[in-house]
Amino acid sequence: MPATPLEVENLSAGYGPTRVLDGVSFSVPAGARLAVLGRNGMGKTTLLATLAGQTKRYDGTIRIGAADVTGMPSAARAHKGLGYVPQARCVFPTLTVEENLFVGLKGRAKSALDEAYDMFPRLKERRRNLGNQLSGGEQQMLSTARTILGRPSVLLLDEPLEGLAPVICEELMAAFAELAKTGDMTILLVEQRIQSALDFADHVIVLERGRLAWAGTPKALSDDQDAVERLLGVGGLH
Ligand SMILES: Nc1ncnc2c1ncn2[C@@H]1O[C@H](COP(=O)(O)OP(=O)(O)OP(=O)(O)O)[C@@H](O)[C@H]1O
Repeated sequence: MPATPLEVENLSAGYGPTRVLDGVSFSVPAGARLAVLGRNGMGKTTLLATLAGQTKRYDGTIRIGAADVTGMPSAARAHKGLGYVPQARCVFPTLTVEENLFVGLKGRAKSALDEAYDMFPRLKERRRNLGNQLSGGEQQMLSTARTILGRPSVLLLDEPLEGLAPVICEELMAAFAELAKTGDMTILLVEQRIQSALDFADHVIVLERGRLAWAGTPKALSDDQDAVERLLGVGGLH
């Protein structure tokens, strides 16, 4: 599937009676890389989970390309091209790396596994290891690769760098940049490592208490010291 644009309009959602997102609207052009930033607990994970159909939606619409996926269950959204790599790395602990990847093939030929191994050569080296024998970074690679094998047109990445050593973060970000270069995917990245997210992205939104508080380019955000301090709680970016 080629990359598709994502359009979110007036989205309000939460958990049961708890409203977290409040009237969020933004759009991401096909093939763009959007960084979703904000301090802890501002609703970033809830936004991605809502796009993936995993929260309670109160209001608003979500479109992937021409398809209005608002009322669709998660599986139907995946079918429409949405790939979701949640914060909790989803690895089957008692399956090998290769068996974990089989799950992502969804009917594609086994030879498609090479796409995953090209993206993360470490996974090829460890293909016979069990999921529970992997490091955090390898689990992240596996979780991402399994989603990529489904060839999503819009990819949601929730804090992929969380808890990982700097060298692994660099490896992952380089792989995401390569993926973005193909132009096959529109990518949304939630990240606490602000500089890594801004280096990767070409568009940025910042959430504050479930609302869209800022939108623009990475450069415009770096130049807006007031917004950086107020919304991200950091002294400055370069
Ligand atoms: N399952 C849940 N049930 C009820 N409230 C929840 C649930 N998950 C998250 N929340 C609440 O929703 C709000 C937003 O949380 P969310 O995880 O979306 O924020 P976040 O910006 O991703 O934070 P972080 O950067 O810490 O991951 C928080 O107040 C949180 O306590």
